[in-house]
Amino acid sequence: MRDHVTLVEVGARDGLQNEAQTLSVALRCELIERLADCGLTRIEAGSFVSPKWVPQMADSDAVLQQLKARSDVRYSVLTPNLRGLDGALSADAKEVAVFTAASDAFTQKNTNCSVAESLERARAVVDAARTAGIPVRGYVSTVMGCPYQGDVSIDAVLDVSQSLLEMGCYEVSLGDTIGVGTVKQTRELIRALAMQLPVAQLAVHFHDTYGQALANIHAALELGVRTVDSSVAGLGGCPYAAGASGNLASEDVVYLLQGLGLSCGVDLQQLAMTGAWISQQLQRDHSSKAGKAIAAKQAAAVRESQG
Ligand SMILES: CC(C)(COP(=O)([O-])OP(=O)([O-])OC[C@H]1O[C@@H](n2cnc3c(N)ncnc32)[C@H](O)[C@@H]1OP(=O)([O-])[O-])[C@@H](O)C(=O)NCCC(=O)NCCSC(=O)C[C@@](C)(O)CC(=O)[O-]
Repeated sequence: MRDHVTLVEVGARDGLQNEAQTLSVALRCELIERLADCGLTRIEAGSFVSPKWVPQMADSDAVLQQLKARSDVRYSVLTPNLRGLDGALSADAKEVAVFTAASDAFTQKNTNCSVAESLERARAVVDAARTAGIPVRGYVSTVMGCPYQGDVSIDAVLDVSQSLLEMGCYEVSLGDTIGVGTVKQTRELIRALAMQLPVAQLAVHFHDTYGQALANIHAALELGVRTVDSSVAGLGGCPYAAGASGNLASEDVVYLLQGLGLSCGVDLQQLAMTGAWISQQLQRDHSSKAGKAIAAKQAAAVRESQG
């Protein structure tokens, strides 16, 4: 349906993996359940990576096992290698994601291997996951620029995206990892990819470091993209880029979609309350403009009703 946009909520994974404070399994589950209650149908719940590298995502197996099964919600987890996939399957994961980048320098820092090696690892994971009947999403980081290498060519993004789709990923999420992309770049990238790949298999994943993510998402929507990643309250950042912000806040994306007359099935009021709640738990500033405005309005209404 062209008027429907699917949101992939990454706050409990991309967001929390970059927060200074590591949340307990109980709080991570509560966040995910609250997000599902808001109407989000695709939610990243954790990752099966080395806890030495990303301690915030340790015990993702316990998170998956403690979540209520819901027929209308797909929970996904990141699996960088076969060991990660084994862990995810043992925890009864129903969907996994592999990840690489369009830049060797970034891939080396992120996963200790080259892009080519990361694609080999991804292929092994995709083959085994598909044998187990599990769908796999693919991520490409640094599509608009790399913190180490600088510029990243559209051809490099195309090559990696093509490889992920050819090996069997059902969708590729294009990550502006350090939030440097602009509308012009977004248009050029999506136009070029859409000439070679089905646009229905492309998702966008914008971090908001330079405040361009909302404009970039709008540009991608205008070119037919209908899957958007976002993070409640704008949780997160990027450990490999000083000053990088988290993904654009889900509340801001929902407000944008409502204004455009595009449906996403998410209750914005409830999402704003969830964003305010998790920001309080993490004792961090709420990064969503729409979320803050709605929460302030809700608080004023409560004060008024109490006389
Ligand atoms: C990928 C590895 C594991 C390779 O790490 P490595 O050092 O190359 O691999 P290794 O096989 O030599 O293993 C090193 C250690 O990790 C362990 N290990 C090995 N595999 C696993 C596993 N699956 N689960 C748990 N532990 C594992 C392994 O047992 C060993 O433990 P040690 O002997 O030191 O005690 C490592 O580099 C790693 O965990 N990196 C973390 C990557 C990560 O999580 N990055 C963030 C997610 S990607 C992202 O955020 C971008 C995205 C998707 O959001 C899009 C965007 O915004 O751009």
